[in-house]
Amino acid sequence: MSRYLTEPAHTHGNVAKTGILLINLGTPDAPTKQALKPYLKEFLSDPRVVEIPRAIWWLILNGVILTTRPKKSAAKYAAIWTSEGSPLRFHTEKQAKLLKGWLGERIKSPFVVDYAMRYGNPSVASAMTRLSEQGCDRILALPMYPQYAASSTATAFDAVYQILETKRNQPALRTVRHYHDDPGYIAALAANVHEYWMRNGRPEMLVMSFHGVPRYTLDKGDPYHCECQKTARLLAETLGLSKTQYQLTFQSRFGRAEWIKPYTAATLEELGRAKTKRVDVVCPGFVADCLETLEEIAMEGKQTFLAAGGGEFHYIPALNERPDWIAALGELTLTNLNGWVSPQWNAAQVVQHGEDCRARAIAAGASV
Ligand SMILES: C=CC1=C(C)c2cc3[nH]c(cc4nc(cc5[nH]c(cc1n2)c(C)c5CCC(=O)O)C(CCC(=O)O)=C4C)c(C)c3C=C
Ligand SMILES: [Fe+2]
Ligand SMILES: [Fe+2]
Repeated sequence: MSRYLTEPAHTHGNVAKTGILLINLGTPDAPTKQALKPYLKEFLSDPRVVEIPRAIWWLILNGVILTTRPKKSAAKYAAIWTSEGSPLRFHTEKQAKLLKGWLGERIKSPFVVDYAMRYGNPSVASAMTRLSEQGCDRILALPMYPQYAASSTATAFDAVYQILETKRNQPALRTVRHYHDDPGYIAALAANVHEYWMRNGRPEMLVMSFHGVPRYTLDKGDPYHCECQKTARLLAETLGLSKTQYQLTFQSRFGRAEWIKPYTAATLEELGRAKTKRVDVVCPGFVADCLETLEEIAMEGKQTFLAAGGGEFHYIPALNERPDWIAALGELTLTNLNGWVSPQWNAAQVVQHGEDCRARAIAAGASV
């Protein structure tokens, strides 16, 4: 049997169609131990996420982590689950719909916007199939991670490449590697914080908390650390903050290895012990609220800060469906679609292949 899929019969005269695929990390189907186990297994079996030798990791993952973590993680997910399901999933779905609307007002060339989760559902494979079935012969893969990390961005691309490896009739592919310093993204982040402060007043300290990664990834050349630093600096500059008014920290440490520092939890504890009157936390690396922001920061982080003696704690929500963020995402998409889409209907895109069709029919044995 061929390792390459049989494709629908090639037809002539098709208009090029662009598929824009938003990819986020993933989420379980339900906040239960049963749903967490396969989700965590898929996630933590990815060698981009845990780089220790496979045989050793297989024993730790199956012998320890998957016997204890699903229950603990399910309880955390249950605390943030909504009637619409997982916040990460529904925000990503809404972002995709809004992006479609934004682009629809600006381009006339055929396009489709869809979204996928790197782990769990809707999978990258299912989204690629949907795009293919709709005739997309050009794909833009856009991870919902402004800062590039091998454990988030590269593995999202790997999932797309794995699908393409099976295809006989491959679409053209473009990838958006990062947008950590994109002016529209930074402006939306700053406006989000600024509006929050207009409504609620200012804190003594703004903590900008990014998802962490193992320290060895920085030593091995992953640019993630630098990209977080740059986002934080640009956000602080746009807000007019001095270096004493904000701190950059890294959250969500997993496992025993050292991760990039300073850790968010340790910083919140120190700020609490120092009797800081008010701390606001914003998570610029998460463009949608999720477990890591709503539970780890807004609940656990708050508890850590208050228990250590801190005053007031505020979590500033992620960009989610903010119109300025959707516009920034739209501009970013248009830039990366350069030459693929047009604001006008372009008659030249409709190519008549009469002669080619005739040649194909002759090759197939017809007497034309
Ligand atoms: C923002 C980008 C992300 C990077 C980089 C990243 C690296 C990374 N994550 C883990 C382990 C876990 N992360 C978990 C949840 C989670 N991680 C991100 C984003 C990044 N992770 C998001 C958006 C989420 C939330 C998902 C949701 O459903 O809301 C989890 C699962 C939850 C739990 O059981 O705690 C784990 C585990 C590692 C090891 C890693 C880098 C090596
Ligand atoms: Fe993570
Ligand atoms: Fe750096």
